[in-house]
Amino acid sequence: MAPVVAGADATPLNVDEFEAYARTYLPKKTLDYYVSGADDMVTLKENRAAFTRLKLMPRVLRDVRHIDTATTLLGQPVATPVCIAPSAMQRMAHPDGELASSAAAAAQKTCFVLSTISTTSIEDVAASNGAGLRWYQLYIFKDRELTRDLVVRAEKAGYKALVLTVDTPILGSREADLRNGFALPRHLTMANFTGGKHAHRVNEVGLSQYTKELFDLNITWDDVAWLKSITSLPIVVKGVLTPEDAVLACDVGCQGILVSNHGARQLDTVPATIEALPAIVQAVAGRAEVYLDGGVRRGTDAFKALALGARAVFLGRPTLWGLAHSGQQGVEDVLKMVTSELAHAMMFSATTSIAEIGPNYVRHEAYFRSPSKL
Ligand SMILES: Cc1cc2nc3c(=O)[nH]c(=O)nc-3n(C[C@H](O)[C@H](O)[C@H](O)COP(=O)(O)O)c2cc1C
Ligand SMILES: O=C(O)C(=O)c1ccccc1
Repeated sequence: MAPVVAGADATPLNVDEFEAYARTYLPKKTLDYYVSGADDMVTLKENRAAFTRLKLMPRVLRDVRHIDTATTLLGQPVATPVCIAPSAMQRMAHPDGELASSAAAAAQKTCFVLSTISTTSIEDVAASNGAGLRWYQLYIFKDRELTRDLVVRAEKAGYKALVLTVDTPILGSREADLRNGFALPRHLTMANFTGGKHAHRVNEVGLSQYTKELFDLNITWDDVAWLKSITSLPIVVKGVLTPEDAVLACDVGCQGILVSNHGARQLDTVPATIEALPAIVQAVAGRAEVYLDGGVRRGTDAFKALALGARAVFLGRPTLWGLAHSGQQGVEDVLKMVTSELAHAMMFSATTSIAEIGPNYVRHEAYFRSPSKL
């Protein structure tokens, strides 16, 4: 008998089926840009494989009539700890781009992070997302006045935190993009940089040349202190993979740490984020909130990250697949699916609130081979 496999046009039941749809219908250059990791994509596979190596340890016989996925992020309430990571140039996936994904996040009462490299402006996203929780992802440019201007705009437009990405002095080498000569399609613009001297164009030059010309290689912890001095918004540092840097981030006053390897798009062969997480949680010791992104595709992945101390998880590619499928509706469906899978994992584990999900609910598979040694 033939195996039962959903075709790309069947209604997606999970994130992988949204991805199958996107792989069928997105133009090759766009798809390659979205799917690629750096170099040999070792870390790209690891981000998924490491979740599989963790096994769930459910408890039973407790009242599971009411499962509550609500939590707070830096004091702001959200209905689910499944949030949207910043990803660049979303109008390549769907004409509504960031407007659709930010509106989807608002409808599902979760947090949307807008990329600096967006095809919709800071202000237009604010308008479409209404009262929803929004954070702004910042890159520090050589031009510090330009950087300051972005911070001021984000603050004025009601974004509730700055997510400072620190793993991108240059762009990682994504070989498919180099082969394709990938650049932003002509009909789209870098929406935050359209006026006068701030006009940035990446329609002619590729992304790596763009970052080489404009991003600052000399960013240090002093610049994080500078950022703190020019804004009252809390700062979340994105792209930390070691406990040493997590401690420095706390010392300089960051209120959040997003454990991320940029979806395996920067330095290849770094560990999976779920494996980097525990040491960071331990080192931070409650001084900051810790979040994770990278390879989260199922509610069980989210559950494992929460069990190991993440306060929330962020989806990168999955929301792009939802966007490519059906705009705002597709992104909402992706958020709903992963959240409902998380609620199922909670029910099966007899944890009815996010706060109850602790390290006892996961074990590394190695434990089952030699339990006495672990
Ligand atoms: C197409 C694409 C564009 C991205 N653009 C940005 C960006 O502009 N700024 C940033 O901080 N991270 C960016 N990221 C990284 C994501 O924020 C996130 O770390 C990563 O996608 C999470 O992994 P996942 O895709 O496996 O969920 C991008 C990721 C992808 C896939
Ligand atoms: O593609 C990316 O992952 C990304 O973060 C980025 C950074 C600078 C310019 C364009 C995209």
